[in-house]
Amino acid sequence: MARRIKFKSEVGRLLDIVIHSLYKHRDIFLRELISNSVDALNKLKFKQLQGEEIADGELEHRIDIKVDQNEKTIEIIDTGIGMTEDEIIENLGTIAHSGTKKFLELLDKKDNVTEELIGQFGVGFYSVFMVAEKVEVVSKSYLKDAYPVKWISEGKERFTVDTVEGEVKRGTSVKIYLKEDALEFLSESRIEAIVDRYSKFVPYPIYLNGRKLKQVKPLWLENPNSLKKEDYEEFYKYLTKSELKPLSYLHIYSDAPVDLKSIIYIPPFSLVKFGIEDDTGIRLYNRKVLIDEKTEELVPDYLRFLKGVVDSEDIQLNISRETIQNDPVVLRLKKTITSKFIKHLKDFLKKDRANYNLFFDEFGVYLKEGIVKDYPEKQDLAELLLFEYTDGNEKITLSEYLEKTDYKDSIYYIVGEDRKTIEKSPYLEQFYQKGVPVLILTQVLDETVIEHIGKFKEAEFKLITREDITLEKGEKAEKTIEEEDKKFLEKVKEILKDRIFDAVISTRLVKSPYCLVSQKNSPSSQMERMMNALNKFYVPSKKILEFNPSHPVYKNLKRFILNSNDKELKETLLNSIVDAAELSEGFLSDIPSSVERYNQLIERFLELDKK
Ligand SMILES: Nc1ncnc2c1ncn2[C@@H]1O[C@H](COP(=O)(O)OP(=O)(O)OP(=O)(O)O)[C@@H](O)[C@H]1O
Repeated sequence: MARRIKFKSEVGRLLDIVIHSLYKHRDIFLRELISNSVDALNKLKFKQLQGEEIADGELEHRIDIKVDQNEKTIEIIDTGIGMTEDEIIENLGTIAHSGTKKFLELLDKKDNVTEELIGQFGVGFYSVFMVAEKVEVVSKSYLKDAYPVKWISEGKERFTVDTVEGEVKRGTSVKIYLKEDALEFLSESRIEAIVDRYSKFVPYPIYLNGRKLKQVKPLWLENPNSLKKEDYEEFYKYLTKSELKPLSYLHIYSDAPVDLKSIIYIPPFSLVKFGIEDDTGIRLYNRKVLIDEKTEELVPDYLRFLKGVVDSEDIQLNISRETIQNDPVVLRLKKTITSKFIKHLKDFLKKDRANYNLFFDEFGVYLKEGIVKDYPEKQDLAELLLFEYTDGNEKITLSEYLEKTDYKDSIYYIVGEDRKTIEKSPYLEQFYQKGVPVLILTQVLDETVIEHIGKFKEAEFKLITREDITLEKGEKAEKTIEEEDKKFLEKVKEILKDRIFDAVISTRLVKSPYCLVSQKNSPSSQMERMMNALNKFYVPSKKILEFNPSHPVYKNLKRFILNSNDKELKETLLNSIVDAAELSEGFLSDIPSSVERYNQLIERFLELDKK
């Protein structure tokens, strides 16, 4: 007896979107149906290899497309795993697929949603209603005692499920009664072109009205020397069901020490950035048998943005989610893939800098994560990082930095919120004067990354806002301090004891009269502010106030501090100096008090003028 069942409300919504032409290309419906057939055949093959009992075991694994001009129908038939009555109601009546749910969420967000991004999802089976007036699905499960079922829908509120009379073999057929405006799909050459475009890598034969269509061998099993860039790009589109091109790819083709045939792709952008989990990852095969659709264990966590296929005949077919993580073959594959991929990135960096820059902008943060999490290959990852620096607008690697400096044992860096403020800061004066480049870090994470790298090729990282950073060598690095200077510095320290840790004579300043520097080993001011924001009990360490002894302000200030009896003015003046030094770092710790001090100074100046 036929049953009429209502679609779940979310399906209703999806159908509405699909029917009102979500896609630019309506022909995508065929890709989606063939892809479902491939999934069904993959699942069946897997069950067979595991020795399960299968109905109609002798059937060839294949996909048939039948076009009927009189009926105005297209039928897609597979000999896959099939569906039972319960399964067909569940699978075609609700949105089980998490990717499709995410797709709906994405539509809710609206901003940033581009046609391309939508294309990344594929709304699966329901896309058939872009071209169908009515759809009839007949399916028979692989289970021995399953009976065939028929599902019919016109893409409206309800669908019908019924049993089928007569003999039906295992698998699924989807019959589409085309809409009047979609009759173009009755053309065989059109269908052939669509299969060629979207489905030529399908690992099962596809027949069109009984004629076998031309297909391509799984690309990863081909010798890389026989393949062109376009082949890899086509395969990427097939894998990701998108129209995008990868940023880069790597083909690994080796038999020993472990059998490994793999194509790994760097996608053009990160879906995660849009708050969406990516459904395509790395597929695991054993001699073309799909074992897992998205295997996270084949690359370290920080390379989770990669896509592609890995095929190895050393993998056990009965490997499960639980055992995969500690499987010795998987671990060996992971090690090989990781080291080959890192080598690939080094080549990518050397040979195609423009695209590498794009890669780094998009995925550099993942490499940094690998360093911060102390993966064994972190020194290799460090070689792949790009940094902004003072002498140019393009970003450079740490090796390139070392080539540009005469101080080979040090990699100088400065941390700040924006490049403009940093470039004008007093800490850089001596570096500009001596032509020594300094890395500019504008992301808080970068400072942590540097700490985790530790040393790079014998060079130490030096934060230039810390004390004792001088480019002077030998005698010049020694500060000659007269008795009078000592007295002045003592006085300054006494007056500012709540705000500074020490007051000293500087060897780093060229043009500026003074600056604040951090104590040895303490984090940058940016890092301290972040720590303070996260934990209000974190007390930032006090700074050291450095004076430039050859600046005219210094001599006059010294005279005034040592000789004047105006205690209040001395306090206001010195505190304002600290305020100004803070400002040149791009930050003021206590805005109301400093404004008050500036106003006091203005008042005093105007009084002087009156006299
Ligand atoms: N030819 C088929 N054979 C067996 N089961 C099928 C077939 N077509 C669809 N299904 C079942 O219906 C479900 C829903 O299909 P649908 O195409 O909407 O989503 P999906 O294939 O899971 O995801 P997507 O196509 O978005 O990757 C499938 O997961 C599958 O269980």
